[in-house]
Amino acid sequence: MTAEAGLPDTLRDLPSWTPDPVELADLELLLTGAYRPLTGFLGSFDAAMVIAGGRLADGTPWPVPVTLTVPKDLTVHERLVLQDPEGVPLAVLRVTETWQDPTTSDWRLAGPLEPLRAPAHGPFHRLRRRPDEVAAELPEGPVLAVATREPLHRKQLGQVRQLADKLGATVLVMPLLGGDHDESLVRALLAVRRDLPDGARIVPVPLPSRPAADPERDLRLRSHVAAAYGATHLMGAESAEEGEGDAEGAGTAIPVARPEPWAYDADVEVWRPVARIEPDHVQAELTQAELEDLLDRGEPIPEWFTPPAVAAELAVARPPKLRRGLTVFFTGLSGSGKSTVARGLADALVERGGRTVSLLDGDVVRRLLSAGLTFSKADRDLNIRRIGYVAAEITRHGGVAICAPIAPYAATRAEVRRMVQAAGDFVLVHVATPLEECERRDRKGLYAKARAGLIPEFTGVSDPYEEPDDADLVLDTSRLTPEEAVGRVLDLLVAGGWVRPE
Ligand SMILES: Nc1ncnc2c1ncn2[C@@H]1O[C@H](COP(=O)(O)OS(=O)(=O)O)[C@@H](OP(=O)(O)O)[C@H]1O
Ligand SMILES: Nc1ncnc2c1ncn2[C@@H]1O[C@H](COP(=O)(O)OP(=O)(O)O)[C@@H](O)[C@H]1O
Repeated sequence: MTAEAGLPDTLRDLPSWTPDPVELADLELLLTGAYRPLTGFLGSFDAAMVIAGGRLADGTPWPVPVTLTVPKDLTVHERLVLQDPEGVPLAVLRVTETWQDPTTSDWRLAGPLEPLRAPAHGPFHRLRRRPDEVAAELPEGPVLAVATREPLHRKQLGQVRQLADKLGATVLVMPLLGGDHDESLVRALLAVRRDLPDGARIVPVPLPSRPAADPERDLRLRSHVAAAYGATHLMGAESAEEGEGDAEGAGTAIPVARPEPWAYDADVEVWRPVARIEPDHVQAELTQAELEDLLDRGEPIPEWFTPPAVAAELAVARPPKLRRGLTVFFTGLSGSGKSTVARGLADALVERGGRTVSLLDGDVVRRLLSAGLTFSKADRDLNIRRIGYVAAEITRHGGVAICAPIAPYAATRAEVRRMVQAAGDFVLVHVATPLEECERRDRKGLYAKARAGLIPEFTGVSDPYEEPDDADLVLDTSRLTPEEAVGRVLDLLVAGGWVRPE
């Protein structure tokens, strides 16, 4: 659907813009009233006051700057249609202030929003409800919100039951969407419904973690949103002191109830408050690192730690490395040996079996996916982004993508790394063959032409190559045979757990 489809005639000529994922989540929460008293994106004064002191200019407590960044050419309009990633119009922003962020120099627009239609993008949309609807359906009395970006394991389930019991509260679980595995998170929480107190509700809320916000501000934001959904208490982190429990959060919209520490009692094989366990029998829960290690190796997650249905969802979000999607991204000068090693690696992986492999070679991509692009910086970046997009999709589906473009710019390589890592794993191989050797090889006669000035902007001769400082492996093929070079990459993949040793 285009931005125009379904728009009233009066709005057809307005420019449209798709905000980034955090801004889109903010937009949804602004439109549904979850961010009340906010009704639109903040102006410069409010944003500065919020950053400095956690309050809007009128003194109302507000924890994080809710702002909208746009390209400079959109700052000349009075109204702007904000649309979802598929181009569906969601709201009209009436611009009351155009301002430039003093730290980032980004252009921002502030102003109230006029809703066009309820956002309908993202998984589990049918469970996403308006805060006023949810609040209206909750029974009278205390409501304990559990606003989480992580599944609840047996320990947290016990803590939720204990706190809810103590407060006499209905439980409102709010999976906070905006991570890389939202569906798994929601499914893992739906799977423990039976372990939650009777009448517990599960309502996903789009609230991605904000890169710049500290944990205390994040807690305050969660408390504002939870309050809008009708919660009277927000479950906080476990209190450090045994028996401390129930501390109030500073500056939160509703009190933060902190559970007392729990552990697994290895003697009677149940989770319970540490205070009730003989010290000799206290067994801590798995650390995040231990859990990730088990998942990476495809080992079962112990049942004492989490219910099997949650374990299954953890494995969906983080499959064993032998089955997890992987992108091996080669970068280096023309003639450095990228294609030769990439092809050798693809063959070796196919010979070993068990993996589907797609080779996105520089030359081949240029003939198909990126046909028509030049070697200007903008076109090279677009070429690399296209390769990254395809590699990320292959990775998302558990395949191995092997890419072999020059990819001369560090920032663009970093962008690809981010795209791929949202879907699986990423390995960067710098084929660091010295320029002199690449030039000596000059398989295609291009260096000679570049030196003669016949090819402008030739990488390494008349165009930049930014050496990576984040490579997982560096290969100098002037000192290796192609077989040895392929062997080095395979060794790395075996050591990393992505490929079975032979
Ligand atoms: N100006 C200029 N600079 C660099 N390379 C050039 C240029 N013009 C053509 N070629 C040929 O194009 C291949 C590089 O394409 P890439 O898509 O890998 O380049 S980039 O990543 O977009 O910079 C590269 O192939 P490889 O030798 O396989 O790297 C060259 O053969
Ligand atoms: N160890 C090695 N690894 C890869 N290529 C090598 C090696 N030693 C020599 N070469 C030769 O160098 C050339 C590299 O070309 P190619 O793989 O197309 O590089 P690129 O894709 O980086 O342009 C080939 O002719 C290849 O035979």
